[in-house]
Amino acid sequence: MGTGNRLKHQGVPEPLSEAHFAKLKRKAGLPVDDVPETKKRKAQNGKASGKSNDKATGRANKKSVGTKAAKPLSSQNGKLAKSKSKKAKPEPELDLEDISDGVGGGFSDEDMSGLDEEDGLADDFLGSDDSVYDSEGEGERRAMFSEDEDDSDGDAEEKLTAANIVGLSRKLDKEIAEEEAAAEAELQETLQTNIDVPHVLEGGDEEQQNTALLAPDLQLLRQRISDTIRVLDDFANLSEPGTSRSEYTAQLLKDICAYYGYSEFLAEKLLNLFPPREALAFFDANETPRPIVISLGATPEYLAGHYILQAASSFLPCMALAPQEGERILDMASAPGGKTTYLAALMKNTGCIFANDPSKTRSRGLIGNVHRLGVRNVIVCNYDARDFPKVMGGFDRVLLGELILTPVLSIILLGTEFERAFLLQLDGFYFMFIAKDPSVKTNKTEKDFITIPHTQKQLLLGAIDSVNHAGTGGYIVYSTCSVSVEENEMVVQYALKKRPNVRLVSTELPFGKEGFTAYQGKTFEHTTLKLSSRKTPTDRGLDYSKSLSLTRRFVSHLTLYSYLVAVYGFKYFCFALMNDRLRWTQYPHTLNLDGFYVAKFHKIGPTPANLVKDKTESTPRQDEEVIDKTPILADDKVAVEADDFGGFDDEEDAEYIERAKRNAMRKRGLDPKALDKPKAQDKTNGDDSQAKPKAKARNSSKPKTKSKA
Ligand SMILES: C[S@@+](CC[C@H](N)C(=O)[O-])C[C@H]1O[C@@H](n2cnc3c(N)ncnc32)[C@H](O)[C@@H]1O
Repeated sequence: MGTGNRLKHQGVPEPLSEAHFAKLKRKAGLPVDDVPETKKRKAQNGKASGKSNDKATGRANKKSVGTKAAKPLSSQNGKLAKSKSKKAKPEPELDLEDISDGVGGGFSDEDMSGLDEEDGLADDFLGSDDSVYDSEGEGERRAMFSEDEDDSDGDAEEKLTAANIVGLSRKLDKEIAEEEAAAEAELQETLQTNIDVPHVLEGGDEEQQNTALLAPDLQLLRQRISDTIRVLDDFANLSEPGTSRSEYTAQLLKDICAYYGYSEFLAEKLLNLFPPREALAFFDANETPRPIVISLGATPEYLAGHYILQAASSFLPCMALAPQEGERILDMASAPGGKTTYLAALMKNTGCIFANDPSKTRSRGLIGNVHRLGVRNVIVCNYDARDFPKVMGGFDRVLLGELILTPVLSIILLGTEFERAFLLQLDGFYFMFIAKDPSVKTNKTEKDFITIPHTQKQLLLGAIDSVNHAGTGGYIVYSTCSVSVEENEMVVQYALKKRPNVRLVSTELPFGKEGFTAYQGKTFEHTTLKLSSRKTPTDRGLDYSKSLSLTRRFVSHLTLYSYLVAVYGFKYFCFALMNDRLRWTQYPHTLNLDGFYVAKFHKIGPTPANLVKDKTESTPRQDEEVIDKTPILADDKVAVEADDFGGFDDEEDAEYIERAKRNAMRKRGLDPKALDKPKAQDKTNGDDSQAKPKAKARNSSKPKTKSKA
């Protein structure tokens, strides 16, 4: 490496120190003037500290200017680095500033001598030490300048001066930027040409089929999914000639199953629910882990009943039901009691809530929550809610909350994850991570999509038949934690058909999207629309006309935990943990949220007897007999004798008792006709002739209040 190159890259070396000359002279046996030690040390320190640091920075700057593949300094200058590291001294570097200032950078004499010693160089300080710098200089030079410039090496050296180096640097930068822009443009052009009409459809040839059997390349799959969706978005322009939309859809379905690991059945269900692009976002959202939620289920305040953890999907149906103080409410599937306790709060602990759940195990959690929160207006019972109309009726309002019998679609949508989380929290977990249950992706079958909605249909009819249309309410709220049309609109549609005495009304919730009025080419019949012309006194001016669009599809925010905080044991308020994300009109894939659905019915009259007896409306269960338990009240023209206790009617009571006995027998699998037989027995042994009056006497002496039911 010539001096020019070295100058160019490292700047002008510093003048050698007096000490250095003295050393050399000593070696040569010449007389030496004493150099004060302090001065020497000062000189060394000065170079090693401030100056060399500055230079290191400058050098780095210089190397980064227009250098595409500059090697790290240490590897470029092996010997120098080695020698320096041995002495543990800062790297002596040269910088642009030094050059432009016309001040040479350089090495301390100690550095130089060290090098000399190590490399066995001649003592002659004028001797060439080029070997130290050559490789670095050449390497740098090649990296910094183009080949053309290399050819005119001499010119470059001449041209590169302290004055123009900044300019040259800029020029180099500009050239590189231009090159990069050209390369990018070329790449875009190539991409454009290649993907204008994406080739995404798999052929049927053997080779392709074999390839399909191999482990999928996820990146390619992803690309193909995106391309297919692009084609479906703009089929007229982007599809290959002679292909049909269904071919692309089939390809997309196949790829989604392979990429996300869904069964074809479930993937198809979800694909049908959304436009392709939205469906993709939905699948992606289900892959995204839900936020970590800090458990607040074991704090002293929690245990003292000052709050309960609630998901939006829990309290919105309660708000839709809008229970009034003093009313009689049925929560059909209530464990562990999130909604029940909130209903109780809304009713200010008045009236009466029948909190039903067939699971006795789960009811323990329900009872625990009821006690913990100081709820005093709840009666817990354990029935299959389909049986409820036979057990009891006359409720002002009935809530049929989400009913996850087995993990179905809703689990994928994570609607039930809150429930799981909720239970976990009750179990005292401090931290938890809401994760998905991936098995759902593959183990859901057509059967699940039939049996669950079927049960929900039966339950909804039961809910309707348990409501008193003539009381202060007459409302039924049906809600699910699912986006599945089968569990939502189709169930509602079914109930509207089977029970013309109910109509949909607004949920009065200011959020959510309208429920579907059509799905996969099928329009949901506007049964309620036909009825809306027949205004009855119980219509109360409600708007029944919009039918299924009155139902609401929602999302709940899993991080939007709401807390029902009780003050003095029972006064709640709700707040959002992350309220900046409080949005309710989208689906899970838009905000990492979960889907749910709410429909509100109003019962405008008793269920017609012929419909109640229609056994085709439910699965033939052994003791199936739907009984509308709507209470027979004064406004239904049942004579009620007034007395001191508000009116008794022994005859009516006897009728009720008789009916209850029959139902009880049916429940036990016995034939209720057996009840008629004792009469014959009476005749034979005559025992009951005495027992009966006794029972009668007992009945008449008992002060019975006329309850609402
Ligand atoms: C998701 S949980 C309900 C959560 C509750 N609504 C709350 O807010 O805390 C579903 C409940 O439905 C109950 N269930 C299942 N089948 C039922 C049926 N046929 N009748 C009534 N409840 C049922 C389950 O035992 C379960 O406790």
